Amino acid sequence: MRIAIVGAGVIGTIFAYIFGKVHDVTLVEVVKEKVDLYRREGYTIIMPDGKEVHVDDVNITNDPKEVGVVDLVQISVKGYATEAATKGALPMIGDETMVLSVQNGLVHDIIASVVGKEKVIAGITAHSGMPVKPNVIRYVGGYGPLLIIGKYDKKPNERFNWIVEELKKTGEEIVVVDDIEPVIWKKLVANVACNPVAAITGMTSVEALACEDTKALIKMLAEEVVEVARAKGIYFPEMENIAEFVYEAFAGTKDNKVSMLQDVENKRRTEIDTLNGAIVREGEKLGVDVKANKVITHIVKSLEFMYDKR
Ligand SMILES: NC(=O)C1=CN([C@@H]2O[C@H](COP(=O)(O)OP(=O)(O)OC[C@H]3O[C@@H](n4cnc5c(N)ncnc54)[C@H](OP(=O)(O)O)[C@@H]3O)[C@@H](O)[C@H]2O)C=CC1
Ligand SMILES: CC(C)(CO)C(=O)C(=O)O
Repeated sequence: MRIAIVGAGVIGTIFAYIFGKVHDVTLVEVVKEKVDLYRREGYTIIMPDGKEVHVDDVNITNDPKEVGVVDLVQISVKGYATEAATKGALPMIGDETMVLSVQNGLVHDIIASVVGKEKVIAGITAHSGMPVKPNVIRYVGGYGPLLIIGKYDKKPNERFNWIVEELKKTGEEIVVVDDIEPVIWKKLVANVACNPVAAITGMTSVEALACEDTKALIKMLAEEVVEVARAKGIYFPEMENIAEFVYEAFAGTKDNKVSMLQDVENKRRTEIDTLNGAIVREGEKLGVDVKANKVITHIVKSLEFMYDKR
């Protein structure tokens, strides 16, 4: 199967390595220096057991037209770049192409608005990693399947089934569900409740969960997500005791820094718009009180505003 992965970042590179064992994979990256670096030196993945795998001879380009139409495009950029990345990918998307995303946050409607809902394979990954150097990535590993996915329009067809079978040839655990929304929202609630709290306090989960005030803030954010989910008709059992669920999810990150804290510390734009910002937009549309998420969105955006001013 021919696959193009847009965004040669942490997840894009890890997935290129995994899919590339079986399939013909091309990375598409906007940053020209990164394309040159990957072409010149390849990339290294530090595997969960500490072994280093080096990949030379990387298929990577900044020109999607060079790639042509593929079977599967994976959008693997930060939430705020989703629309630009999907529009940029259009030369690789033909009648039969499907578009996969395991990005965090509410991004699948953005992708669907560009390519059509019937082409979108939405989902999450339980795998993660972090950058070490521009072409060295630490693959933290998986706390569950590589992919939990579903056809976003809930209408699986032969093409979708074929792509799933091809992906399974990697030997990775790939779970297919009929309705992907609850899966996305279950991960979303953890990211929305924990990431900005870590980002503004500088706390790891160990520190945050030792503080009753921080836990109260996490709970408020999570409860608003649940109200929005209910208003949208989305249900997953953990909604019944959401605070306990998000505390446990956060505890799972141990003393690692969540991505939004890493972003703020490195003065990088955060994913606040497709996480808490998206909850605010959805909540306001549906008449749900989302004040806590609105306040924390303003705080994180204020931090971003100050990046180049100090
Ligand atoms: N890292 C992780 O462990 C996990 C991440 N995720 C999610 O996956 C998504 C990607 O995260 P991650 O891999 O960490 O992010 P990274 O920032 O490491 O990678 C994104 C890459 O895409 C590039 N990019 C930006 N815009 C475009 C574009 N239009 N076309 C091509 N490339 C582009 C970026 O360049 P530049 O840096 O110049 O912007 C960067 O190299 C996020 O939604 C994240 O929340 C989900 C699970 C785990
Ligand atoms: C699951 C978790 C917390 C992993 O670090 C994450 O998604 C993030 O950091 O944004």
